[in-house]
Amino acid sequence: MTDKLIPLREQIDAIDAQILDLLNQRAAVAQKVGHIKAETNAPVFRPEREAQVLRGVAERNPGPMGNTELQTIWREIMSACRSLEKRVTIAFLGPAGTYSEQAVYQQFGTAVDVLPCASIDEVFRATEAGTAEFGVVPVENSTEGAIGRTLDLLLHTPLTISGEVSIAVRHSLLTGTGNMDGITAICAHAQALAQCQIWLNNNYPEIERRAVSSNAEAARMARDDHGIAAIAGERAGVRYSLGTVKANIQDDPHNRTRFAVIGHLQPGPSGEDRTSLALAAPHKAGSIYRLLGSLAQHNVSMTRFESRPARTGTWEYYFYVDVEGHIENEAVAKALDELQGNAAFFKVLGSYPVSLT
Ligand SMILES: C=C(O[C@@H]1C=C(C(=O)O)C=C[C@H]1O)C(=O)O
Repeated sequence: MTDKLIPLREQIDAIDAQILDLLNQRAAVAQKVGHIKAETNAPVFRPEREAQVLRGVAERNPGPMGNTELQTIWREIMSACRSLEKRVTIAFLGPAGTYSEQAVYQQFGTAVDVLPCASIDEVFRATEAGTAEFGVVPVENSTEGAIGRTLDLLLHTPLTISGEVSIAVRHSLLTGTGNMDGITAICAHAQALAQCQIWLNNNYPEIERRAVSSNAEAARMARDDHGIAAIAGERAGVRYSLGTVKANIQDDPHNRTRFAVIGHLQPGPSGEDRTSLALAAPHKAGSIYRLLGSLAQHNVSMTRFESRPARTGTWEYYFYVDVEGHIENEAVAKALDELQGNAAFFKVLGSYPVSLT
């Protein structure tokens, strides 16, 4: 049995030697790219290029490896190559172990420096001030809807959206012991409690539910106090050495959260892009109809339409609209030009590559 493995392992060793050599060749080229960027003061992170590389990997993949697995590997390869040019710092809604942190690594790979922030406001502040080159903030959840604070802050920030990340949100019930003996409270972020409420009503209706600042904070509390259970991702469970009472307790099995990458960078077209806008319609009959009519006339597809009170007390609303295509695409540019002329408020929040998942 072991004899049969020996030649195969020798083959793997020889292939690994080639991979190692090729990876270092790739890294050396990336370093040259880095020198040219440094001379011209050009941005190191180019999301449109990285999106093209990742799509190219899937298109050329003959198997047997799966596209998702290969893209995960390539994400890390690019992260490592990019870090040889310059290591970027990414602010996110902390603490460590949150889905926001997972979104950071899904977009940038792990060869980055992270800056956990206590609030969404702080992520914007750190990125605006340049303490971090980019920030990652939640925008919407498929069960609970928009993250209002992010939408409010996007209205007036000088930052633009340079990417989107979609994460499957899976909640587990976690405790220090791995069982529910002696548990008097279940702690989680209010959003997570809401996303698991049917399961909690069916299984632990008598236990108090307590909203805390994040699921990771709940996990930290559960580690320190064995009377507390946390709802959090398995990632937080591992970080805080908790046992899983029950995995996948979210009411919607397709529960996802979408994050925006914010920064000073405006990516060029990648071939498959989305443009996010914030609009306000004038107080006139048919004004929203006219605004959206510009998109229809130029054949620009809308993928999201969300309204949010303007908080002026006058029943005015801001509309958050996502359309397919990049702002530099002719049809999108024409439609937005026309739309801007009919809007009481108009802001392009960003044009960026469509996420892979
Ligand atoms: C090497 C480059 O820099 C970065 C690294 C990339 C890579 O490793 O493929 C791609 C884009 C950039 O984020 C580049 O711009 O081509």
